[in-house]
Amino acid sequence: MPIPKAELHLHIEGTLEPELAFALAARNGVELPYADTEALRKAYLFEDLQSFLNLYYELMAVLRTERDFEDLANAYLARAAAQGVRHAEIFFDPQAHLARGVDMGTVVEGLWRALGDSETNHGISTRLIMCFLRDESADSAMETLEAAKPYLHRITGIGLDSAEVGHPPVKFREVYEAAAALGLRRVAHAGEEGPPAYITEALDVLGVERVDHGLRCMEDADLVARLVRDRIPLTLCPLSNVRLRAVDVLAEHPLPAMLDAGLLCTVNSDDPAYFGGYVGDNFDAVRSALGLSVDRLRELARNSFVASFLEDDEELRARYLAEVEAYEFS
Ligand code: HPA
Ligand SMILES: [Zn+2]
Repeated sequence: MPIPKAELHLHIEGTLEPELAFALAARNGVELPYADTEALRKAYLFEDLQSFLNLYYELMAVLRTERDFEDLANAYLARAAAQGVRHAEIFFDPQAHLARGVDMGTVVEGLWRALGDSETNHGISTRLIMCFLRDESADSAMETLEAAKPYLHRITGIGLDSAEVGHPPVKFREVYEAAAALGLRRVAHAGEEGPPAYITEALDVLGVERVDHGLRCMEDADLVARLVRDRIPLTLCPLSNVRLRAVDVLAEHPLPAMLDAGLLCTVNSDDPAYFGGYVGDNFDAVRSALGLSVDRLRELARNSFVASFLEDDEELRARYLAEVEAYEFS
């Protein structure tokens, strides 16, 4: 059994495997512009973040009903459980669905049909994080927060994703303030393709408690010192970084240097159906490509629970942390 871990950077729409995409397309009478799963898989060669996002948004056309979102989430949870995931904080992109005429209730209640029973069915505790698309307007983000108000009992926090460069965190100051006033936790993608200044701005202006990716912090020594001092977690996604060309090859990933610097790093899968693996695959890949010791792997697993939003259930967090310490590597 793989080491117990939490997954903190996972876009549920990015878990849509080609087989499920075609099954849902058939169920909903949606035409996909690919002959079959093999032809679709051939499209999974990305130049950068935007070239991935184009396909990611295109394939979402098959997600229409509560049952579709339920099936999507159950498929992810089953795969994650097999790779040692015990807790998952799951992103979703409501604007991408609202724009297609799928309402907030369908998305949230559909996901909840899987998440509500996940501890029983998959042995995974879950939280939901609603992301705003940063290449959409600030007004659109605020309208989305408004549309989510009837569902806030299901939503733990907010995030910020999609095309990063040219859409700095400050654009979303007001909606983050409004979300904080509603008691929502705050994270944001920053420093994936965007500069280190976006990470600083996400901390200063948006008040984020955790940074998604944060890879480019390594270009700013003062920022690294601050992230270490304030124990700000980073949710790294190594296989994603290779597929979207944020790093050339996995062997050159800065994860070891980041751990050596004392950063609170976690390893996650981002969009596992597109990037060649789930979170356990990411652990295995960094272990072999970067030669991480078992102590480092245990540290990554421990960090995932430390960085999780389990403040509402410290007993559960303590149980997971004890499982990490008791784990014996083979
Ligand atoms: O890796 C990502 N980066 C930004 N936005 C995203 N939306 C889904 N995946 C990603
Ligand atoms: Zn992401």
